Order: sequence, then structure tokens, then C-alpha cells
Amino acid sequence: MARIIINGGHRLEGTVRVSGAKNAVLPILAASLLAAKGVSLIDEVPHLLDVENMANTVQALGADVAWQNGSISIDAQNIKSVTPPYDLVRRMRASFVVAGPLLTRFGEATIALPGGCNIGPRPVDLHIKGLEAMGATSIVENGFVHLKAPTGGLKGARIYLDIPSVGATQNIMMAAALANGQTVIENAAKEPENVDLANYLNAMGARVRGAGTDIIRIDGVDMMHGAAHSVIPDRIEAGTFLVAGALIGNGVYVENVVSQHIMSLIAKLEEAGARIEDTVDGIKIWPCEGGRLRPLDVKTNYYPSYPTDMQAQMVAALTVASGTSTVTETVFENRFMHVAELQRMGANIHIEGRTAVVEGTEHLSGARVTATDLRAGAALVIAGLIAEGKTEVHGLHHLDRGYDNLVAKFQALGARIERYEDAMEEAGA
Ligand SMILES: CC(=O)N[C@H]1[C@@H](OP(=O)(O)OP(=O)(O)OC[C@H]2O[C@@H](n3ccc(=O)[nH]c3=O)[C@H](O)[C@@H]2O)O[C@H](CO)[C@@H](O)[C@@H]1O
Ligand SMILES: C=C(OP(=O)(O)O)C(=O)O
Repeated sequence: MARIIINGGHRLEGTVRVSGAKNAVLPILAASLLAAKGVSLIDEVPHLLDVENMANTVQALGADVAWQNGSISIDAQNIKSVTPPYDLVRRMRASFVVAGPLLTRFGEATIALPGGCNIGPRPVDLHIKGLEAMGATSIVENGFVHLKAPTGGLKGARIYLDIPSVGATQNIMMAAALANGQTVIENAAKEPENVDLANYLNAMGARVRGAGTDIIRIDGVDMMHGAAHSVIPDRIEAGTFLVAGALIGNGVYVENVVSQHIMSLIAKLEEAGARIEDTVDGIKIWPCEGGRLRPLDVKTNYYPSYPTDMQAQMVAALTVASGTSTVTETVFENRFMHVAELQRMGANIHIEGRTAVVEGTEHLSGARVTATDLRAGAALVIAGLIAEGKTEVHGLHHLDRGYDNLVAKFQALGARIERYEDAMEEAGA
């Protein structure tokens, strides 16, 4: 069984380069389906399981997809299906964002409802309500949603989102790109990944204004074409290395990061005493003068607030802070599965409603632990790096969804970390 083994306590030093953002490249690959002519060339594509799944989904619909060393080219001129294969959709929630492009370009789409996952129920009602406001009809049958546009195509509409949902904003923005007239999305998600998507859509001939603010205006165009685009750096991967550097670094330089995208994290790490130097293309970080981080109160929320995708890593960091911290999760209902695993390593945490109360201890001790979701996996790796002794992390398919070469990147910083695909391999190592 695949696992990562970490011998904790070794200080990290040097430079790590962050890959392209998972949460930007996934909707960008879906958006490529909007191009009726030309080829798209997407650069800075991270090598991730989720990216493979999305590329396979787009290919299964009839697009020509080719990988070349960190880039993907997509020719979506000859799409043959508006029903992505169930088996690919069920593996990844983000695949629901192919609904908007398929519906607006071909007048219909049939997608498996993604259902819940380990971090909460994750409904798609806001995606569907938004598409319905543009004239689409939807029928849910046997676990699939069948979407149909009115004759003549989707119509621009004014759509207020009850929650600034990242995925609903993406689906509506892409559907509106080829709709008739203007669509206005109010209370839109402001995440940098949505700005990156809007920039790609505009390069494809769309007319999207206001991405990154609460109100996005999209004037529909008749046709879109392929375009070249370079994906923004992954702010969550950057944040994961910064947290590790704040705990057990001797000066870690995290390269290829837009510091404005992680202002809330930088503010919290500075409040905890980490020393940070912001340079043109990256961030250098050192631990607190006295060694241990100071305790914090952290609350997740929509961008630009503290990101839920950095919650688990911060909980891991605060287990060894010099006092009691609170971490409140407001975005997802059930995102504290890492707590039970951290407790195996000696962490002193209890949950009160949506808040984790973390009593800092002097040290964690290595244990066998299992990742229950992607960021839980990152939190356990961080915990393993700071713990005394050996930590064995299982559930690696979660980590593979969202971290490109995580083990090699930590090895290059000096961590004693290895990945084994089976027991024989470890025995021979
Ligand atoms: C692939 C991708 O980009 N994933 C990110 C995206 O997920 P995702 O796009 O799924 O997250 P949303 O912003 O849509 O979800 C935020 C909240 O809104 C709720 N909701 C959402 C849609 C809907 O129709 N109805 C509804 O109630 C969700 O259950 C959740 O509680 O944003 C999340 C919040 O920053 C991140 O944690 C994920 O990493
Ligand atoms: C929750 C995440 O991703 P997804 O929305 O793809 O599950 C994440 O990236 O932490």
C-alpha cells in the first residue's frame, strides 16, 4: 500500500518552486470546450490526478488533448458528446463545471450530480439556479442532471448568488460567455482562480468584466476560439510550504507565488511571530525568534479572508504553538477530519461546534496516520516533518489530487521524507 514515511525534526532550507494552481487549471480546461475554432495552449499545468481526470473528461467528450511537459493543448472543434462519463465525474467534484460550457455551446448537457465528499455535502443548487435564470430547464433523474437551453440559446440574466460559490460563479460565467445579451453575477466569488478563468475566457474572445469583485458582467458573444494561457501559481501549495518553513525552516524561499493572493495567511503567520520577506517573485520565511509560534485565532471564509483550503495545515502548525489557539471553519460543514489523526500524534485539540480549540504542546510524536481528504493529507505531512520520530502517512490518493511532486519538493528542502508504493519497496530501501 502506498505511503509516505517521514523522519521528523530535520530543518528545511533552500528554494521551492510552486506549480500552477489546481483550482484555476480545472475550470480553465473545462472552459476550453467553449472554443468552436482554434487550439488552446495552457501552460504552467501542474501534474495532478485532478488535472488528469479533467483532461480525460474533456477528451472523452471529443476534444483532442495533448500533454507536452507542463503544457496541455486542446482542440475542442469536434465535440461529440454532452455527457461526460460518470466514472470520471464521480472522481472529482470540479468536473461539474463542464455543465456551463456544454449547455451554452450545444444547448444541452447531462452531468452526474457530484454528491458530497469527506468535507461536507457540497450541493450544486446555486449552479443550477443560475443556469435556470438564463432560461435553462433542468431535470434530475437517476443521479444525473439534464440541462437544456431554450431554442435560440441561453439568455443573459441578473443572478444574485446566496453564497459567493466559487464553482457556481465559474459555471455561470462560462455559460454567459456565449449567451444572448448581458449577464450580471452579484455576490460573485472573488477568488484569484476565478480571475484567471475570466482572463482566459477573454483571451478566447469572451467579454467578461469585474472578475475579482462582487459583481461580474458578461456580454455574450457569438463564437469563441482557442487561446494561449499561463495558469497562476497555486496559492494553497505556496501556503503549505510557508507553514512548514515557519515551523521548521532555516530560511525557506517559496518561489512563484503572488503574495497578494495569500495576504490573510501572511498576516496570520506574522502575527504568530514568523519572519517574512516578500520579494518580486516569491516569499522567504523563517520561524519565530524563540522557535515556537505564538497562538492564533483563525476563521476561514471566502476570499480574501483566510482560505478553508489552508485550515488543516494551520491546525497542524498550532498544535506546537506556545498557547491555546482557536480555528473556526465557516465554509464547509465537516472539515475537521484531520483532527483525529493529529491526536494520534499527541496533538491536544478538541472540537466545539465549528471551532477547533488547539492547546499547543511542546512536541508531536510520529505515528501511523491516514489522510481523509487533500488538505488533511498536507496537514499530516507538516505534522510528520515537525514530529519526533517516524510518521507514516496513508491515503495518498488524496494528496495526489492536489500536490505536484510534494515529496520531491520537501526532499529538496532537506526533509527526510520518502514515498513507497508497496511494502517490498520499503524493505529493499
Ligand atoms: C475545484 C475548486 O476550485 N475547489 C474549491 C472551490 O470548491 P467549490 O467551488 O465546490 O466551493 P464553493 O465556493 O462552491 O462552496 C462554498 C460553500 O457553498 C456551498 N454551496 C456551493 C454551491 C452550491 O450550489 N450550493 C452551496 O450550498 C458549499 O456547500 C460550501 O459550503 O472553492 C472552495 C471554497 O473556497 C475550496 O475549498 C475548493 O478547493
Ligand atoms: C477542497 C478542495 O478541492 P475540491 O473542491 O476539488 O474538493 C481543495 O483543493 O482543498
